[in-house]
Amino acid sequence: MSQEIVTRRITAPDIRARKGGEPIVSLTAYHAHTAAIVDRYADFMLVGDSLGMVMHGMDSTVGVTLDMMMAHGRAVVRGSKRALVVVDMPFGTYEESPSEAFRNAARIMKETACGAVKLEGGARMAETIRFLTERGIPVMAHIGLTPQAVNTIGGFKTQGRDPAHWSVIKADAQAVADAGAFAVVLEGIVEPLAAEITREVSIPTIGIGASKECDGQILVLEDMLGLNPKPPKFVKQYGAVGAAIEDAVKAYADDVRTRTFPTDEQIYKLKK
Ligand SMILES: Nc1nc(=O)c2c([nH]1)NC[C@@H]1CN(c3ccc(C(=O)N[C@@H](CCC(=O)O)C(=O)O)cc3)CN21
Ligand SMILES: CC(C)C(=O)C(=O)O
Ligand SMILES: [Mg+2]
Repeated sequence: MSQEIVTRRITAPDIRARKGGEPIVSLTAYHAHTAAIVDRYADFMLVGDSLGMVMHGMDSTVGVTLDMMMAHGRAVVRGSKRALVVVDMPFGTYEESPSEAFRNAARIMKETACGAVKLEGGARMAETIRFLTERGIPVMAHIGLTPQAVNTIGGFKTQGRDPAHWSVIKADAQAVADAGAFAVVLEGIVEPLAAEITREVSIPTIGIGASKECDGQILVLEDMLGLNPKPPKFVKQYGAVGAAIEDAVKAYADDVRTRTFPTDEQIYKLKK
């Protein structure tokens, strides 16, 4: 009898069950080959709408479309087998009504085969989070610095620097947890606030620029790899991939110009 090792995908309930346990590891992934690497180490991968800025050169995430998210979502699902894949709902596809949010989230799930969606907003999105989760769509919430609101906030600004604003952000965290979100991203908030929220809510908090007090961490892959020439302050550099690409491209250009590439090893020969 042959023994087959079945690797089952990590699910949204698996992530939820990690509250208060071993830290949850996550990174963004936007394409198949990088997803295959991240898949071996991360608990979940986010196909984030930051892909509009990272992959497509946009100034913000506001212009990202559902088709862009689904194209990259399919690539990441195809390139991975173990980690949960979460796809960001882009600006304008979920805010108007719970039913419109459901229609677009269902399209994302059906057309990418991802395991969950993420949307930005706290108390104001609670009704929508409940509507989706009650109908079979796991939702990750995202509060604090919500980049899709860049035009009303007036920039990518750290939240909760003034403790007078903490109660609103705490209420957002409580509201998304009560509504059924399986986890919540805390972005760009001060450490003591992240610590209090993590202590108070029943679901895992995933921090980005929100200190080590969270139940897990996420970073944009290209930022931590050293591909982004101007990364936010909360990014730690784990690689120098930008410099590695530059060295390789320069060496190739030199080889072509000096006719050093291709050599006999890289060419096709006539049949004998
Ligand atoms: N490549 C990339 N990485 C990200 O983390 C990311 C994106 N893109 N796009 C969507 C949002 C936007 N994000 C950002 C972008 C810039 C700052 C930033 O420059 N922050 C200032 C702090 C501002 C303050 O102190 O209030 C910094 O100096 O880090 C923060 C978050 C996070 N997300
Ligand atoms: C920064 C993470 C949390 C995100 O939402 C994104 O990459 O779009
Ligand atoms: Mg996002």
